[in-house]
Amino acid sequence: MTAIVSVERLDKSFGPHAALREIGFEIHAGELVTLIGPSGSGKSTLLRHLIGLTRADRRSHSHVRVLDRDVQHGGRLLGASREQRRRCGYIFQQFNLAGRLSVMTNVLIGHLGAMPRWRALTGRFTQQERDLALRALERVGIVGLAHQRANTLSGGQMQRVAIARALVQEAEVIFADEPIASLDPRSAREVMEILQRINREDGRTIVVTLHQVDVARRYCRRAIALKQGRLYYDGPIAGLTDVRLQALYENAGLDELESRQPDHRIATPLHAVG
Ligand SMILES: Nc1ncnc2c1ncn2[C@@H]1O[C@H](COP(=O)(O)OP(=O)(O)OP(=O)(O)O)[C@@H](O)[C@H]1O
Repeated sequence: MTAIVSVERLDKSFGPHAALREIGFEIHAGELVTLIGPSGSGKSTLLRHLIGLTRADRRSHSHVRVLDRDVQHGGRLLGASREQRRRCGYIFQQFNLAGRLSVMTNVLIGHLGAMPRWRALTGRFTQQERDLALRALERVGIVGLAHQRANTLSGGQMQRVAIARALVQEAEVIFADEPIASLDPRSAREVMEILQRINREDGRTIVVTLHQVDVARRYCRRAIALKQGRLYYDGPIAGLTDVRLQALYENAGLDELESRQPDHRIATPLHAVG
């Protein structure tokens, strides 16, 4: 099976604090994998290593590969080619849209990497490219907002624009860092449903960090769980039993346990994740 993401012996420290220790795993084509764990366990730091925004410790033997190319090796970042960047899509909690531009233009920005350089510089798009963007907006259910400015949208709508942009980009792997953290429960559900659908229908590989265990259980088949910077669990989401989850979150504060409740009410930690 093709490894889309491969991580070996990843160590990362911030000063004296060990944020990641000896992390290793592979993610294969077509998987929808969630990175979960308590606040501060290293989920976002790990994701940032995968996308080349953070480098591992210099003296480590760490190795990160994405789509058959080295992202970093031994703490040295290796610059991604234009082609490599085109093949990876990113969705962040804070949407990362150009607020003053229209929804349509934001989506078309996803296509820049596939355009001839001279035309990308002029920012002129063909009718065919516009149709591609409209089809992507249709798939995420907001084609009616194509000509609205991005900064007038709700959080859920903005996240759909970010997904449509990744679709137009024809990204083979999508990295999503807490894509639903700022959304209300209904929008969060809708965004996760869209991610699940494009994973199932297009076979795109998706790696998503999540705070809510119930959401991870509903939409993801595999979980990679971190605890205090170490790999705590890697396997089918069904294998993350209540007992394992309780151990994973056992030092978590009340706020965090509450946020893991589907409806934000807390009973006991065990029920909170059941
Ligand atoms: N730039 C940084 N400088 C110093 N420490 C950092 C930096 N980034 C992360 N850390 C520390 O590394 C650890 C892991 O942080 P990270 O944000 O990856 O955790 P997380 O699991 O994503 O948390 P959350 O769920 O709260 O977002 C934390 O202790 C955090 O304080």
